Amino acid sequence: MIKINDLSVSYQKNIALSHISTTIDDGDLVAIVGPNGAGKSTLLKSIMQQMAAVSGSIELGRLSLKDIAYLPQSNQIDCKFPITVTEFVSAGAWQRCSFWRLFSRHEQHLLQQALAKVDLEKMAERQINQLSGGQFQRMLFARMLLQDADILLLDEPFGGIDAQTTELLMRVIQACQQQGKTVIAVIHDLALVQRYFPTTLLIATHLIASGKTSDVLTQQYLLQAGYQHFAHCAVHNTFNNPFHNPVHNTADNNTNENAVTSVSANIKSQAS
Ligand SMILES: Nc1ncnc2c1ncn2[C@@H]1O[C@H](COP(=O)(O)OP(=O)(O)OP(=O)(O)O)[C@@H](O)[C@H]1O
Repeated sequence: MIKINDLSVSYQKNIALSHISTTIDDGDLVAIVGPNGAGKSTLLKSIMQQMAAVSGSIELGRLSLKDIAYLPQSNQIDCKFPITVTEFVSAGAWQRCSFWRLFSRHEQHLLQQALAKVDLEKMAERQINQLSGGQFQRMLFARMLLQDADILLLDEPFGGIDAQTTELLMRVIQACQQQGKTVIAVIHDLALVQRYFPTTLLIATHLIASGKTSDVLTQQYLLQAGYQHFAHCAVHNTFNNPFHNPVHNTADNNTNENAVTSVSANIKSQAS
């Protein structure tokens, strides 16, 4: 269990997180949601101990930092470094293998498995600066899979990638959760959140709501968070991709989808 106790974090005088308290259960699949500047990345960085708390604390229970795999936003990664996909992904095994030692046959096997899961086997020898955005993101996932950590922290893992790659990576995430890993992801696409994430943490510097996604993604909490972007999407019905569309999807009509659909309907009725 990850326990966040009254956490406040700031950049000099700029308060990024204020008095956040919540718990994340082992094996949960959690979306962190909030508008730009809400403190989502700061929260992940705080769990990674990359940011010092002004006050409060984060407890990892029986786990420690070495049990966490952190996937930062891809624009924060130097993709000009002259290495191949295989070399980049191999770094995921650093805790098990010495830097200078050759990979064991077992590690080679795990590496191939990780590449296969994200459909990158054919690109194994390509330089990383020759990858498209979606291929680069798949490579980051392969490295994370090889690390085999208990907790996965993903910062906007689907930023700028197409629906097909998003679907592939979402299945990878679900498989990780089924293996018992805890997955915490910053997600901007609320349709994706309500469809795939059972638990949501909604923040806007403060904690707005946390818990079951259908209880958190309500009109009241979203407006409280200042979620203008979501309101805009709902009013203009831009959730029109079949993969991302909760409103038009009748085949998979679960309670989470009903919650966002009703928010969408409420906002629409206010606008008309
Ligand atoms: N290095 C920094 N120095 C000063 N302020 C910062 C720094 N990084 C972030 N901030 C500020 O801290 C607040 C939280 O930033 P953070 O990146 O955590 O938000 P976010 O919710 O991840 O935003 P986004 O959705 O835009 O990625 C913002 O007001 C931001 O401007």
